[in-house]
This record gives sequence, C-alpha cells and structure tokens, in this order.
Amino acid sequence: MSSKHIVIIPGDGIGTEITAEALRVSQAAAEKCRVAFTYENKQAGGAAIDACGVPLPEDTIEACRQADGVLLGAVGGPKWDQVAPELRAEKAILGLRKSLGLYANLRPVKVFSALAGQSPLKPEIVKTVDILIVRELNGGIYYGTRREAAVVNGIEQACDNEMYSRPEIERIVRLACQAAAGRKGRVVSVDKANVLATSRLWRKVANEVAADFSQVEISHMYVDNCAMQLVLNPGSFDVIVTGNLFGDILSDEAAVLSGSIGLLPSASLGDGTGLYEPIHGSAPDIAGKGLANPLGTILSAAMMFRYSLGSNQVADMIEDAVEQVLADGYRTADIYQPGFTRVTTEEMGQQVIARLK
Ligand SMILES: NC(=O)c1ccc[n+]([C@@H]2O[C@H](COP(=O)([O-])OP(=O)(O)OC[C@H]3O[C@@H](n4cnc5c(N)ncnc54)[C@H](O)[C@@H]3O)[C@@H](O)[C@H]2O)c1
Ligand SMILES: CC(C)[C@H](C(=O)O)[C@@H](O)C(=O)O
Ligand SMILES: [Mg+2]
Repeated sequence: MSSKHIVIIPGDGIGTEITAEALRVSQAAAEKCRVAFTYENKQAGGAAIDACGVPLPEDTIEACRQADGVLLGAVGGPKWDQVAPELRAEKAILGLRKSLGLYANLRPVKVFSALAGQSPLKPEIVKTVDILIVRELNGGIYYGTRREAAVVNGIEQACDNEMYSRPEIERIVRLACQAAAGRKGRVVSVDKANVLATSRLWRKVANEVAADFSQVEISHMYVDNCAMQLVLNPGSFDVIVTGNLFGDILSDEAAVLSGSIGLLPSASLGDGTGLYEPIHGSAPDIAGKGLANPLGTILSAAMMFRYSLGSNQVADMIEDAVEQVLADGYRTADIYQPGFTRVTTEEMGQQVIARLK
C-alpha cells in the first residue's frame, strides 16, 4: 500500500496532550502492521489566532484538502472568548467541516465491558448499549444566517436561522440507513416536528429515503423524548440520525452512558478528506495537568485508519489495545475509582502502546 499522509491539528487546551498520544499510538500500531504514513502539524483555533490572527489559516485548509486524513484535538477556550464572533476559535472547526464538505458525523457510543460496573446505569441496561449517532454536520442552524445582538426599537435582540434542504436531508438519512443495514437495521430519526418546519421536512424526506431500504426499519422521535429515552432505555437504539444541533447535544448526553466524554471518538465524512476528532472540547479546566483522557482521540485515530487510510488491521489493533488497557485496570482521572491504577494522559498512551498486538 502506498504511504498515506495525515494532517494533525492539536488545537487548544488538552488538544496538544491528547493528539500527542494518538500520534504515538498510531505510529506504533502502523509500524507493527507495516503500514506507512507521514504527518504534518497544522494550526487552527486559538493557537492559530495567536500565531496569525485568524482561527483557520488558508494553508491549514489546503493541507487538509491534500491529506488522506485529518486528526484534530479540540479548539477554543476562554482565552479567545472575547474576540469578534467571526474570529472565534470554534469557527475553525465549522470552517473545516464546510471546506471539506463533511456532512456526516459518526459518533459511536458503547460501554467498554471493563467500565460497565462504573456506569450510573443498571448492569443489564449497560450491556445493551451500542448506538451509532449520525449527526448532520454541514447544515441547519449552525450555518444559517445569524444576526448578532443589536438594539432594535429599544430592545436588544439576536437571531439565528435554521434551514434544511431536501438534498441535505436525503444524503444524511441515506448514510444512516446504509449504516443501519450493516447493524441491527433500526434507524430512529430525531427531530422536533411538532414545532419546527425544518423538522417536518426532515421527517417526510427521512420516510421517503428509508423506503428504499427494505432491511431497515425507520421510526421517529422528538428530541426531548430522545434525550429521556437515551438515559431510560439506551439499549433500544441502534442508529440515531438527526440534525446538526440536536446531534451535538445528544452525543454529549450519550457520552455519560460510556462513563466519560473523554472516551468517545468521531469520524466526519463527506466529499473531501475525512476529519477525526474526539467529541469533547478543549477542556480548559484540566489542560496541561496530565488529567485528560486520550482514549477518545486514540479511538478517533483508529476510525481514521478504518475509513480514510485503508487499514482495518491497524484500526482493530488500536481498538483491541484500548479494550485491554481498560480491562487491565488503567484509568485516567475522569474514570478513576479506588482499586484501579490511576495514570496520566501520557501514561495511558504508553499503556495502550504496550498492548498493541
Ligand atoms: N471539537 C471541538 O474542538 C470542541 C468540542 C466541544 C467544545 N469545544 C470548545 O472547547 C471549549 C470548552 O468547552 P466545554 O467546557 O463546554 O466542553 P469540554 O468538552 O471541553 O469539557 C466538558 C467537561 O468534560 C471534561 N472533559 C472533556 N474532555 C475530556 C477528556 N478528554 N478527559 C477528561 N475530561 C474531559 C472537561 O474537563 C469538562 O469538565 C469551548 O471553547 C468549546 O467551544 C470544542
Ligand atoms: C466546538 C463546537 C463548534 C462543536 C460543535 O458544536 O459541533 C463541538 O461541540 C462538537 O461537538 O464537535
Ligand atoms: Mg459538541
């Protein structure tokens, strides 16, 4: 196989610490499987604002376009919260998703058997959790017209607009149905069709698309009920497909089922280079202290090998090592409980590498 090239964007806060471990694990696993890849670091987010005044430099976008895969830590933090809205660090991630045409964000949610006992849920419920959240990533209220706060007729007001088009809904629901066909065959489409026009179009189009998949059963749920069912009855879900904002919120909620948001990876796929990142943010409260859990980023790197670098072998090897490291009792601060071995971010990376086989 020819050598692949990846771009690494550490970003801000814990981004540097977690991507460093994901890179080390990727290099070790690739070497064992005789898979070659090269990498370069690029800046985005607050780090880029500090370096060159904009959150997403042109040369970062171009490098990502040329690469086979992009691994991103996280962007943003209080240091950059006061800048103008169009220069916010978070704009980097939205700009990258748009520039690369990444409309599908896959967020798998599972409970590692070693962590099942630590879950707030009953053991018989925990065992059944295996959800794929398919979040639309290129449209909706994230990319609608926006009017920042201004005084109109003496009253301060702001406005965000939500728009979804048929093609945008069709492609994401189709992808969710394809994914479900290779799983348990169940798609729950989540919307707020009792209130929102965009959701009513979403529901209609989702039904039409799903009709092409004889092996897939589609059902619909309002987002408020879904938020409750995720906690009450998470085993009932197979694939969840939903819009940009609802997917963002529901995936953080679903992370609680796993034990920590630091464990959840994601893949953003579409027309261009795939982007891989943990679902969490830059966690400024714990940055630079060795407290961050790097496993979500390490598992994102595994997804990158699977979907963009063409090596299921490396992906499987990394995922098995993560499973084993937890089974052997290693825990970063977020998942630590007495009786287990507490490790730093870097030590967790080393323990994963020690179990690659
Ligand atoms: N993809 C991204 O780049 C991304 C995603 C979400 C938030 N953000 C940005 O990150 C900044 C902080 O946002 P926030 O505090 O709302 O969310 P966050 O996800 O950064 O943190 C929420 C909580 O989870 C903890 N946490 C997050 N990742 C962890 C990890 N790997 N290990 C252990 N604990 C972890 C944090 O310590 C914090 O208590 C904001 O600027 C936000 O916009 C960026
Ligand atoms: C940082 C922010 C723009 C981003 C989002 O809302 O998509 C984050 O919360 C995520 O989940 O990736
Ligand atoms: Mg989020």
